[in-house]
Amino acid sequence: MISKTGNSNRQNIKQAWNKFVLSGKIEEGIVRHAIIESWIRCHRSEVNYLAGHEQDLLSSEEIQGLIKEKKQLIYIAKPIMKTLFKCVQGSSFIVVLVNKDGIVLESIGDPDVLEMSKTINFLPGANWSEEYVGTNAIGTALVLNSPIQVAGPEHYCSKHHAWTCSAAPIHDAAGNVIGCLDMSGLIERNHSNDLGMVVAAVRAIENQLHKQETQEKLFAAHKHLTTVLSTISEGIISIDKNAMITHVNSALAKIICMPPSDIVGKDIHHILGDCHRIYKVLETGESCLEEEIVVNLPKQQIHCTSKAAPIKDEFMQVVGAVITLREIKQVHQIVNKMAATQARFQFKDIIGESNIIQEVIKRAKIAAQSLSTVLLLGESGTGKEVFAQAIHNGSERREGPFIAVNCAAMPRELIQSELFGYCDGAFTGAKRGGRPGKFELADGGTLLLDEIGDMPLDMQVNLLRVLQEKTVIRVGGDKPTPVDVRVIAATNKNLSIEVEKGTFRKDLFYRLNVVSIGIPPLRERKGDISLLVEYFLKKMSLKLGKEIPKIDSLVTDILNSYYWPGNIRELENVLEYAINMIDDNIIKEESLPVYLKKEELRIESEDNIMSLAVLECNAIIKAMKKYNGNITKVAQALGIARNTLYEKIKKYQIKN
Ligand SMILES: Nc1ncnc2c1ncn2[C@@H]1O[C@H](COP(=O)(O)OP(=O)(O)OP(=O)(O)O)[C@@H](O)[C@H]1O
Repeated sequence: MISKTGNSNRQNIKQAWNKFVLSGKIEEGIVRHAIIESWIRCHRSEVNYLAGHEQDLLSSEEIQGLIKEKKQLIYIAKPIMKTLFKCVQGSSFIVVLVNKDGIVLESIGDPDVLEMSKTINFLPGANWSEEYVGTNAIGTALVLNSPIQVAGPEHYCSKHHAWTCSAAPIHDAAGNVIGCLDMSGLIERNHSNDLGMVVAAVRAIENQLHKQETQEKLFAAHKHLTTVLSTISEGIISIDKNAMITHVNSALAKIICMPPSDIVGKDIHHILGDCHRIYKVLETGESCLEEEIVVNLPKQQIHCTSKAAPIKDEFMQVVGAVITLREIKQVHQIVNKMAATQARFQFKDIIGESNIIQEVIKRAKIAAQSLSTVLLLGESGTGKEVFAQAIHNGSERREGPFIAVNCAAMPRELIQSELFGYCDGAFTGAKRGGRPGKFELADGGTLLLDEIGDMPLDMQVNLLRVLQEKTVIRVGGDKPTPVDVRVIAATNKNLSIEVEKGTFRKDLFYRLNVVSIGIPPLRERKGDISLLVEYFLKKMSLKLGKEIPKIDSLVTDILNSYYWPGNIRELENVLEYAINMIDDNIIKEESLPVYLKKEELRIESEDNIMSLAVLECNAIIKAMKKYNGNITKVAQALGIARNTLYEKIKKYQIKN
């Protein structure tokens, strides 16, 4: 800070000023260094020492423009200027706020001084920079970026010699000069406290400004955070160290069907019930792992996964926690995507123009609209799963999960837990926290129970219970969880016969057989073979990056006359085999698997009397398909020894 000028040497300073403005010479040791330097700058800038630059005031529009620009500064500075002025009121003072260029924005003063200030253009819109009006507290403080008092003849312009001014620059939080505050009065008054008062006022203005900037930054950060939180599909709850809810995102409000205003301010246990895990997070400062919980709300129960992480301050003290909740339905959609069981097929993807398949599609479309259980009947490879997917996608549940379970492929001892899930500690090796079963995973969507005819008898009763009660009880648990699942069952067995044999429960059969749809075997819709061939060849060529191959007419005949025990899946396999065999992009007879080349093996129809060899070969092929090439099972089914079966497979060149 530059020191104040005493009154005693004012005469000497006046003389020094005279000498400087007339001759440019400096009287050593009389005038403060900062003032001399300012005079030199003014001299170089050719400031008129008698009058200062003749200055035009800015127009009122221009002033309004500047005021608008510095709205925030003025808003904060004005009350402080008033307080400052009150301290000197009645002593002929004026308090002035200027922008960083020295242009007066606001002034408050005693009426007599305000009147006098007009004579020196000390008014809003006037430029009080050094280069305009010479050395003065405002202009010089702005050049020096430091508070300064300029008294009487220290002013470069003689017109200002009757005044003493004290000014200090105002900075923003980054340290940039954004303006200057000045207090001026006639020289004969006591000015010993002026500069200190101005500096204090400027500090107050700066503090307010910084506080406001911090508040704005905090507000922007808060806005940013709440916007981010609102886009997250997981429910998020933040709590303070006393477990009081301080914030929830919109997803949370949606999950628990309550407006945020009903949640914020409550203790977390009002929402989540048993919260010992969360209290532990607050106590220990350690996150807890994801766990399944049931949130009991007044009108419903919500099944969620939840985890919690502590919030710590800069001293690593726990000040709260963030809890995330995800509805199991949502988790299932993710699991579902990961498990790639998403239903891909729609009715429009089902290839086939024959009347018979079109009739089936029509029935399936009607079934899709209903809520009933659907039973799909058809030989292996006819497209039962394709139809199940199309029904799901054609129903109102299309946004929900589609889960397919092959009842024949599941180990007997796992069926129960796979379908209904299990609780924590249900059996040795059970996953911590338990695991939902396929029914829970399919909640809100469709569950395909494929090969239902192979479900063990003792399991069938449990399935019936779930279908009737629409709740599942996990293995090791006793609490029923409601599930909203549309079941589609599929089988290649004749369930009526299985019921008669006593291997399938009658009551379950009736429960499943509400809407049954028979999918015809390929040999009953041979008209669709060419369409299917075209579709598969195109699909495979695209996948292999090859040209779509042409088909020899003999091959077309063979494909059209074959019995197709493995249906569409077999046709698909045959074409894949062929496409890999060709080298000139034409599928010829030799590109087909050996068993198809045998003319006599292909023909089996009502009108044809077939040789026993043909019947035998077809029976073996069928059995091989059915039992996935399991020689023991095929031999058993055909009632022949395994060795005999091997011989016949060799004889007819049947591929597995
Ligand atoms: N109409 C169709 N259009 C296109 N591809 C089909 C069609 N029907 C079936 N497919 C294809 O045929 C194959 C067998 O279909 P899918 O698995 O649905 O038969 P499935 O009757 O469920 O067989 P399984 O009883 O052995 O489980 C699949 O690769 C499927 O993509």
